[in-house]
Formats: sequence, structure tokens, C-alpha cells
Amino acid sequence: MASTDNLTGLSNSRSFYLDLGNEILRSIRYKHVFSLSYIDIDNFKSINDSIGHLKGDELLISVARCLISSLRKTDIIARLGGDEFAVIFPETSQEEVKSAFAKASEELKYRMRKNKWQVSFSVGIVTFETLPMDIKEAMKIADELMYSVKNNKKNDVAFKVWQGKA
Ligand SMILES: Nc1nc2c(ncn2[C@@H]2O[C@H](COP(=O)(O)OP(=O)(O)OP(=O)(O)O)[C@@H](O)[C@H]2O)c(=O)[nH]1
Repeated sequence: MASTDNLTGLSNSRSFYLDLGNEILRSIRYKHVFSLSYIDIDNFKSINDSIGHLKGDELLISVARCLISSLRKTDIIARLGGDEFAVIFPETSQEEVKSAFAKASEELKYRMRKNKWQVSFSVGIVTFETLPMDIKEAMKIADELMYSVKNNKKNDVAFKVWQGKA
């Protein structure tokens, strides 16, 4: 079965969920924290509608390249589908993920501006100090955080430290 996304060459969702499951187990075993980022492009549909699907594809490939070039080799980057991307940052605290993602944000903004693509990014980044029960719970927490940005004003990064349900 394929483990990469045809368009961008990143991990696909299937492969990403396997890696996320392994990261949860590793973090439990070695008592590490890890961080998980959920990234959704804002207003991507308008790119397809205004300059065409092929340019839309070009933008998605460019996003993948920005993430690959600005993050660590040990970070696991995936395209989950459509205009949604995700990253696992193994053994990475909130402070560390803030500085790691700042670099990626700058690179993404620069690339989009250079190509005159009028999109931005809604991002949720969770650091698991208490480990999630499973993949589903981890993704739900990161997805909800991203949606809190999307439903507010978009174009922002929300950070959260997960310490279990209050
Ligand atoms: N070019 C291209 N477009 C895709 C691909 N996969 C999904 N899409 C398009 O991505 C768009 C995603 O639309 P929405 O989820 O409404 O995203 P959006 O316009 O970014 O909306 P917001 O997230 O609310 O800002 C749809 O128009 C899909 O057709 C792809 O592989 N290539």
C-alpha cells in the first residue's frame, strides 16, 4: 500500500497515522513529550477558482517544500488530504516547537508572497505533556485547536500544552 502522497511526495495520512501511533508508544516508553501540528491553508479554493487547479497543485507542492526545508529531518511531515498538512515533532517541548515552527511560518509567508498567492495558514500545535490515549484523541485535540483559529480570524498559530482533561 502506498505511504506517500502522489502530488507532494510527503507521507500520506495512512503512513502518518502509523507514525503517530508509534510516537505515542515511544513517548510513553521513554517518558518524552512530543508535539503535533495541524496546518490548514486559508482560502485555498479561491486559488483553484481564480488561477486554476494546476497552480493550486503548484502551491501545495510549494507548501510541502517549505516544510521540508525549514523543519528537522526527524520531524514527520504529511499531507493529510486536500489543503491539510500535519507534522509530528518527536521529543519536542512547547518552547522548542515554537521556535521550530516560527522558521517554517516565515518560509511559508515568503513563498506565498513571492508567488502572489493570497493564502494564509491556520495552525494548531499541541504539545503532549500528558500523552493522548490514541491516535484519534491526538488528532482531535490538534484539529480542534486549528479550527479555533479557523473560526476566529484565520492566519494564526495557536499553541496548547495538553495535560489531560481538566
Ligand atoms: N489544486 C488542487 N486542489 C485541491 C486538491 N485537493 C483538494 N483541492 C481543493 O481544495 C479546496 C479546499 O477547499 P476548502 O476546504 O473550502 O478550503 P479553503 O478555500 O481553504 O477554505 P478555508 O479553509 O475555510 O479557508 C477545494 O476546492 C478542493 O477542490 C489538489 O490535490 N489539488
